[in-house]
Amino acid sequence: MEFVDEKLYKRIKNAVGRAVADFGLIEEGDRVAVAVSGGKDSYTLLHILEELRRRAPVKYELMALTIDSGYPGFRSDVIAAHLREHGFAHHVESTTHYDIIREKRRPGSSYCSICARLKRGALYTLAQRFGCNKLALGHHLDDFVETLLLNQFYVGSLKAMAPRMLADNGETTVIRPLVYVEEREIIPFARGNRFPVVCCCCPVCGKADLQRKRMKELLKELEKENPAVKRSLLRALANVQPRHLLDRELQRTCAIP
Ligand SMILES: Nc1ncnc2c1ncn2[C@@H]1O[C@H](COP(=O)(O)OP(=O)(O)OP(=O)(O)O)[C@@H](O)[C@H]1O
Repeated sequence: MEFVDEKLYKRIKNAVGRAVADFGLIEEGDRVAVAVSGGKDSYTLLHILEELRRRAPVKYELMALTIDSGYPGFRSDVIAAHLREHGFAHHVESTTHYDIIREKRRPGSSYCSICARLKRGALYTLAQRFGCNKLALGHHLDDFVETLLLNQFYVGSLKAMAPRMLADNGETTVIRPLVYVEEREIIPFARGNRFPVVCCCCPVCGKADLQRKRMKELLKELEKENPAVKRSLLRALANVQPRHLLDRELQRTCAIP
């Protein structure tokens, strides 16, 4: 595909290529399922992985998977038409997640976390069904650092997200190739290339998780003084100093005297 803004395209492609190399995200013979929600991030991920695939010395296959959670108005047909136009293999799985959430959700529990858990389970099952050993998700750099802050501020845990991780099913490796790409690069890329973004149509769509919103605001504020603040947080995740932490298990495993 021809992308508008060649410079931006190359920057994103190079960042994805670097992540693939740094974490060994894609290997010879992989069948990679790309989870495409119809949002800007996963469209970007799929298109960039396809461009890399065409140029890569290693051979791998791609297919796109979409979960229709059953929210009225979700336009999986728009996603399917775009992917068909660009020649991607694609499967849409219709589920009854909306009904399950309405029945099972306890008052006060987070809508998004139940929905995400159900979707993730369905994606693992589908990846296996289609013979895909990898599942690529569209989380980007901002997601990593916001999650890092959220876990520190509200959970009391020093963790972000894994760029590569074996799923609970023991079969599927989850990969996040957009780890080095900032959301502010994805927004103009998706817009400029007219990716047909569709809303998930869930009852809380757009009313993003308030705590995550707070983290976004905090980072924006900090960026006024230090524009590289998010990059610095990401670097911190790759530069852990166990001696200067309080985790006793970690001290034992690192044999710190
Ligand atoms: N309905 C879905 N079908 C397939 N994959 C999904 C679906 N919803 C989410 N995903 C996958 O999980 C990732 C993270 O989901 P999240 O809901 O946080 O979306 P997001 O950050 O808004 O990204 P996007 O712009 O791709 O929707 C998505 O980028 C996508 O890879």
